Amino acid sequence: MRAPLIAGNWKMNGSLSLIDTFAEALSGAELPQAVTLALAVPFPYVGVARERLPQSVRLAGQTLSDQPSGAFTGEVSGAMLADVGADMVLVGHSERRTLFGEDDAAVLARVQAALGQGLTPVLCLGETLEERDAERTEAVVLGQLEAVMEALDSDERARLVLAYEPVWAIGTGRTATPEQAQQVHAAIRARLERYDGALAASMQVLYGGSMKPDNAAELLAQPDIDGGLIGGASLKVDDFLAICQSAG
Ligand SMILES: O=C(CO)COP(=O)(O)O
Repeated sequence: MRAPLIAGNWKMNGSLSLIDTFAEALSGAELPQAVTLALAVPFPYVGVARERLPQSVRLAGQTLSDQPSGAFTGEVSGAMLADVGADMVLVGHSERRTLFGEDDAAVLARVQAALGQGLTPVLCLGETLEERDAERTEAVVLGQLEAVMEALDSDERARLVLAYEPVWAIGTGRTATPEQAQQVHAAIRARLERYDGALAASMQVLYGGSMKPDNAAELLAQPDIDGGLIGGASLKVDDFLAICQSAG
């Protein structure tokens, strides 16, 4: 059985004071036992979030360098993230792919860098509106998936978490319907079957894209949706906690 994972992605938002707001709310919150919470906060806040948030909350970077160290001004390595208390990292978020030019090869290199440091990569997949309208959703999403999976061995594959985030639903207020999301999640799981049935059965596949308290329960009730990757609503602690509640 796959346990639900609710991960917030603060993107380039937040502050020390927001970390404190979350620390206070999360330490007193009664959340469903089965649900794991994670927060992907901006780099400067990872260490302090680790000190202030309950240990049960997993911390994630939002990206990482594909290099271990060296003269790469502005970059942050997987080892550094692990050093300050992250155990996960988002890889291939659509904003990284479109705004920062990360192609499938760059995404794969980052997944490998994360695995090399013992971090759990959350591999993000998703199609643009144009691609959906051209009925290329599954081809695009499964192509992004295979570009990584093909290069990994079975132990490495088993360490990934996937996130399906249709680009047209990110920050737009336009959510995929539960049926639309489920269809893609089922296609992802079917493709994982080709590698190995146990992998397909155990891999967590999150949905992301305008997930909010009022649509989370319906999305999370879908058989192949194992959690959420939440942007805007993860900046409001009450909304984030409400989504966590509906995952239980
Ligand atoms: O990109 C996302 C999470 O990684 C989704 O963002 P929104 O929830 O703001 O649409």
